[in-house]
Amino acid sequence: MPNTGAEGVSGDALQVAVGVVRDAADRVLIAQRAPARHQGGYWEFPGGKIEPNETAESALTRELAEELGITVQATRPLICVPHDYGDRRVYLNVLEVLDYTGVPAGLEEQPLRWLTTDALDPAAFPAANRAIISALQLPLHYVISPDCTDPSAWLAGLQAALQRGERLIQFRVRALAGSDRSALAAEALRRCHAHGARLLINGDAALARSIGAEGVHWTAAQLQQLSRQDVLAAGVSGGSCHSPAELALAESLGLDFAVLSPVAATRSHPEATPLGWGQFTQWVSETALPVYALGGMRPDDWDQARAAGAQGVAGISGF
Ligand SMILES: Nc1nc2c([nH]c(=O)n2[C@H]2C[C@H](O)[C@@H](COP(=O)(O)OP(=O)(O)OP(=O)(O)O)O2)c(=O)[nH]1
Ligand SMILES: [Mg+2]
Repeated sequence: MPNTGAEGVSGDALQVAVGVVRDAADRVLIAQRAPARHQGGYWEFPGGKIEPNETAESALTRELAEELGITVQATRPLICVPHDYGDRRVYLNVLEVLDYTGVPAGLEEQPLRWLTTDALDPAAFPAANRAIISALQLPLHYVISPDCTDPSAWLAGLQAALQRGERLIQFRVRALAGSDRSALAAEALRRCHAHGARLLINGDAALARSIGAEGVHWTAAQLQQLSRQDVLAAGVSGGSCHSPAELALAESLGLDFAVLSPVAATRSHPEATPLGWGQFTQWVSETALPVYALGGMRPDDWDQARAAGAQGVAGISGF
């Protein structure tokens, strides 16, 4: 992991290790911060400051033993969140606890609750946690549809993706227009909902609104023109980014996640210079947003993507 402990990329930000602990029903554990503490009264994911000679994982292991009485056995990075509270800058290194022994208890008298990820309300948490909650509610795969010349073949492709378990789909159809396009989007949404999947419409907030889709995927060009109001009104917002400046813009506009490309060489954009995982990791470490890796990805690259700081992988392949 590139950005833990003393190596933190955020200069003098306070490095914090934060853990997502689950129970057998897949609910996550939250604790309430005592009123007198920084961000007191809000709910948090358990964790605490990383000491100088610790990694995020060793700090989390110590903190969860102290605060909850459990022994962490295995973790996986979820997201890193730089955030400036005005009175303090923090860099949250959020790890999913994959395995632990013991039964969590509030050893510091902190109230505990177990919630499904759907029930996590950002308003109950410190502001930096909005990105953590987004990351927990987003899947490992973001499927971008191919363009459509044959609606029935296109719908068969969507159906196969949904049956494979894909839960976040981007409708990116440019070859159709007017009622043909909106009818296809409406049918795509119906099928997504039948599988508990969410549909985002590429570049077309009006179409998203008219069919009741979950949200919009904004193009990089649209991000330059958007207001925070547009983003709020859109529901779930994703955006296409190719640089640190675009990631910073997406974050300041309040998007829920970004897609950063091209990570590897792709046939669809042969002219673009691939970022490679090193550059990708560096840029992602500086944004609070969950970021999908796009460009030359295969669905089973998510493991490598996670290790590079990504939320997961996006792509058309396998659709
Ligand atoms: N543990 C945790 N800290 C969070 C979360 N979100 C968030 O903004 N923070 C901030 C609040 C604090 O400024 C900082 C954590 O520092 P802390 O002082 O609570 O750490 P600690 O557990 O080592 O506390 P202490 O022993 O010093 O009392 O990170 C979260 O979900 N969990
Ligand atoms: Mg703590």
